Amino acid sequence: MKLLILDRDGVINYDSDAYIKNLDEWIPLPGAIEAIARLSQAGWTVAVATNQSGVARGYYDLATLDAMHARLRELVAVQGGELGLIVHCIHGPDEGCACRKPKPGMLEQIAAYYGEALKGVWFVGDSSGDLTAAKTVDCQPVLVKTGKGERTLAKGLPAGTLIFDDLAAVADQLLHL
Ligand SMILES: O=P(O)(O)OC[C@@H](O)[C@H]1O[C@@H](OP(=O)(O)O)[C@@H](O)[C@@H](O)[C@@H]1O
Ligand SMILES: [Mg+2]
Ligand SMILES: [Zn+2]
Repeated sequence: MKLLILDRDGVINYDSDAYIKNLDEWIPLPGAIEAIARLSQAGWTVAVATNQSGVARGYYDLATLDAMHARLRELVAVQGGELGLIVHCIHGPDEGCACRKPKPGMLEQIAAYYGEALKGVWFVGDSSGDLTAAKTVDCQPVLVKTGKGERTLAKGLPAGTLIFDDLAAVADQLLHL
């Protein structure tokens, strides 16, 4: 299976240090929806692993989060693609859950869902926690410079991290364009 796993905020949609708190604030990054559609049309399964501590913090509820993900799916479908499994961690940083990145729990959930091994699977993120989660389970860490990516780059990256300008460039690489 051609499996690709994406972080959400800062990779698929604009991120904000004030969190993405409602549907109006959830705005796709240029080329991101089309990138997912292009990949899925080429036989890739595109899944999402996203930290959403804003739920635990009381900034938005699960229904709002689900509405954002319904919108994401709808936009990809309009472009002729299909988005795969979306896994979220709605816990706060102090709850000690197994799913919050940099822990790899969400990546392992996705792998189990599809019955796939994680070794070498590209995990595309904008934050150091994304890259750490990837390394922990032998995924290929991939940084995009959108969202917090430039800040993450400035802090230094795990060995072997691939770097792209944005998700569209990741798709071009995987589609050998
Ligand atoms: O990039 P993904 O994982 O899709 O989602 C990140 C968001 O959940 C939020 O994660 C927060 O980190 P804390 O959860 O407060 O440490 C902050 O970085 C926010 O700016 C950001 O919007
Ligand atoms: Mg992110
Ligand atoms: Zn969690």
